[in-house]
Amino acid sequence: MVRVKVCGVTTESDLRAVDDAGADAVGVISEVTVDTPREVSLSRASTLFDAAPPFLTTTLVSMPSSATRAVELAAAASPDVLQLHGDFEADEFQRISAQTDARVVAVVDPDSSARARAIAHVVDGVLVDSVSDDGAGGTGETHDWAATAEVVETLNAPVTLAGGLTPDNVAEAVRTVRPYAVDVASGVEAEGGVKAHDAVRAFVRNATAAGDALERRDGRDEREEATS
Ligand SMILES: O=C(O)c1ccccc1N[C@@H]1O[C@H](COP(=O)(O)O)[C@@H](O)[C@H]1O
Repeated sequence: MVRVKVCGVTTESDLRAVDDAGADAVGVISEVTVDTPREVSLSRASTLFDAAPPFLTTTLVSMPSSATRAVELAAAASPDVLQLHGDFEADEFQRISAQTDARVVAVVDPDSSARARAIAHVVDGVLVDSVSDDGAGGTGETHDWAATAEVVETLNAPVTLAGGLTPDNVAEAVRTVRPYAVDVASGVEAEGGVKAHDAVRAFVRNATAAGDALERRDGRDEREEATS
């Protein structure tokens, strides 16, 4: 099974479309250091989270300037999950986790498996994204999925794959990386900050079908091994 997060939602109607499509999580972007059409104010993020139905996991995606600010953001918007881009150290993640009710997901660069290993034990999950030089996501670019597959295999933490995913490439990404979850922002947009609802549905459908097919194949392999 693979979970699906759709990120960069800015309106209630897009949030409903994400939920209707069967996604597991929705991401709202606030307080980032890059210019992106997907950013909303913190109070708007909070309003969108209030509009989310009970079983859709809400995620605040941010690039706070400090651990203290990260805690303030979580307190202000009350997301289920806080996705943090930036160079926080393990002790800072520990402090953030201790001071917020939100689960904390750390974003790591695909080239930094050492960082992923250094922080995995103090966060609730790791998200590997094709980040820009300043650590921001939303690049629309894929990265070396084989390297991320190795992170998934060796890290004792849920690993989410992000970066340049689309309805067309997500099945291949799931088969190659076998992540805990996939995450998409620009790949399901009609225009900057506006989701294309048919693309959101296709993304969720294709990711889920690929995850389910892998599970069936694993089950078959296990049965064959047991009877051989
Ligand atoms: O989407 C953005 O503009 C963004 C800006 C700053 C930090 C994170 C951002 N988005 C995150 O990046 C992933 C991947 O984006 P994409 O699918 O490659 O466009 C996205 O899901 C967000 O988690």
